[in-house]
Amino acid sequence: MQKGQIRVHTENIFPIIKKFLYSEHEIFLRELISNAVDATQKLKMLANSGEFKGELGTLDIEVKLDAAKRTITISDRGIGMTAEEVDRYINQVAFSSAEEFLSKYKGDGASIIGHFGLGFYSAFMVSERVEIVTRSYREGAQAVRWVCDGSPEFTLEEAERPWRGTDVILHLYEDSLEFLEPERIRAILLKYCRFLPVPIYFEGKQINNTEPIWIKRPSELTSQDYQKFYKELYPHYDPPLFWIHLHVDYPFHLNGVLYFPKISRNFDIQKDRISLYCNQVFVTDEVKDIVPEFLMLLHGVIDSPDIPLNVSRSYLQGDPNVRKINSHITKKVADKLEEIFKQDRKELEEKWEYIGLFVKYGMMTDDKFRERAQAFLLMQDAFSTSTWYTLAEYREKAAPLQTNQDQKLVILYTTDVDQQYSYLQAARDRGYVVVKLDSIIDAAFIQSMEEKWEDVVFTRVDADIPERLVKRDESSHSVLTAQQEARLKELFAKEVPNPAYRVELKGLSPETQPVVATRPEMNRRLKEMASMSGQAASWYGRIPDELVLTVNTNHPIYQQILQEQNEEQQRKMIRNLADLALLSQQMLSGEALNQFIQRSIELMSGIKKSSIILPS
Ligand SMILES: Nc1ncnc2c1ncn2[C@@H]1O[C@H](COP(=O)(O)OP(=O)(O)OP(=O)(O)O)[C@@H](O)[C@H]1O
Repeated sequence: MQKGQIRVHTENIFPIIKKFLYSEHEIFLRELISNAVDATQKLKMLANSGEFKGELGTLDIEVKLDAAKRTITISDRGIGMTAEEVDRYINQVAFSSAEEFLSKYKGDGASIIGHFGLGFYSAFMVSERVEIVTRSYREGAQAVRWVCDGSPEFTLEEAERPWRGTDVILHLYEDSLEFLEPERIRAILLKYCRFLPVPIYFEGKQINNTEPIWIKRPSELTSQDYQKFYKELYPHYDPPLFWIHLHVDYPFHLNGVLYFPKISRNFDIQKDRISLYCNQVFVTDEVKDIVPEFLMLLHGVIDSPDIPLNVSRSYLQGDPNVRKINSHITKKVADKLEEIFKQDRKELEEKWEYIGLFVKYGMMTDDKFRERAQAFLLMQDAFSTSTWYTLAEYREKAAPLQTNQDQKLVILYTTDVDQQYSYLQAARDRGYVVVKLDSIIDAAFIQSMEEKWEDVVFTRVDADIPERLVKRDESSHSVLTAQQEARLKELFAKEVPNPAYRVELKGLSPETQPVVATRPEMNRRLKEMASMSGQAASWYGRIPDELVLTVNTNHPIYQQILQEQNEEQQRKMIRNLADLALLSQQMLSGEALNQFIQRSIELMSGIKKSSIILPS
């Protein structure tokens, strides 16, 4: 038996390893299984090249637990090692790489993605003693046993092992006995090893899919294959809307499949749904910095051996490969959406409810994407659910009537067709094109696009009286005399005393309603944004709901009201006109609504409630 000392610079590297990445102890299993997979793949390569002529036999990897002995054993049928190789690869290579790794990242554990590189020695995070029993694939090789108890001393001796391959036996620390629980091991295996290329068995069952679809060519796959794989990854989600198969060889290697999930309208978005793999080994699902922010809403898998895994976050952001991956993925997503738009616009329209969220979010956060996406951004007509416009189409249709005095295109929108119906109708009567922008993201999207698109403004249909939705220098003419207007003003001032309601007189078309209540765009947006960002209590949140009541002096009803001799009757009519306008803005409720109903009955019947005599 050979005894020896591993050359150490820091006497006690093992306690450091044990403490290191305390929360990530479970990765020992990933590291050891990766080694077993490597050893198996190497053997396959040797067989392919003819260097290994023996029987390959089964190449499965097995993980076994022994509660009585407190051990975990990882067995492979790979190339194995001779005594000399154990000395070279385990005592020297593995050790020095572990040491180098630690010296680089000491104290910076949390910032390491993937933590690759610790390798074999991660076994000492959970084991007081590690045994390797291995036999090389070479003909007539002698099996050997290496044992190390966590001190720099090891023993290496001849052993019995009738077949080729390696067993790594971990004798667990008292405080690591959780890893004897089968459920815990199964969960770790599923997390990290689910798509490794060599069959892995645990408790008699294979736990991995050795041929995940991202390693195949798109031409070999059917849409069912993609759907099936999605189900495998996210069993609880609705089927995806569509997917993008990424396949890059230059200037970096990357394969992957990204899915557009069906996200419900209330935006219950879960980020971190894309998993990053390195040669089929799971690394992390924190893909921030690798995938553009807006695409974090996607689901799926990215596999790249070229993403630096054991470096800190800040380094990753500056890494040129990572930046290239980022823009490549953005481009691919834009390509795919454009392809659907060109080839199957109907499909895009049908799925816009979900896809619109990604597109809009992407346009707000990524300039390159916005430039591409404005060609296929869709807006639905407020009156016709089957009519959709791109920005260019909207412009073509609406520009003649909806270009304002600053030469900007006014995009008129509604957030609620039913609620804003009378305003919509009024806009339509003027020949305006109104679109529906009613998703959760639209308020922010509108704000952002107004900043980016210099020649576009968005205006909600109830933001102003129809004549002024598209601002132009046009003077209006009123049929009332100055005296009549003064009287009307006085009546409204008495009947609508709320200081947040601004009453103004304007000569509009006689067909326009007598009073139009509008909510100025800016006031409304500020309040909406305050409530969306949870700042309802802030200054913006506290500004009152501004309401403008525009009195249409050209409506014939005012001739009638001004002639009315009975002042009470006159005031009731004014009050009712104001209430009707408030009603159209859903701002009449409770006591005021009740009074309105009562007043209306009185006006219609000429009978006052107080004068009704009840039957005795
Ligand atoms: N199951 C095994 N079968 C054969 N050789 C092995 C096995 N496990 C480890 N080795 C040898 O020991 C070496 C060191 O392993 P270690 O895991 O520390 O580093 P690595 O696999 O080279 O790199 P990484 O840091 O990516 O894990 C391997 O390169 C390999 O030669």
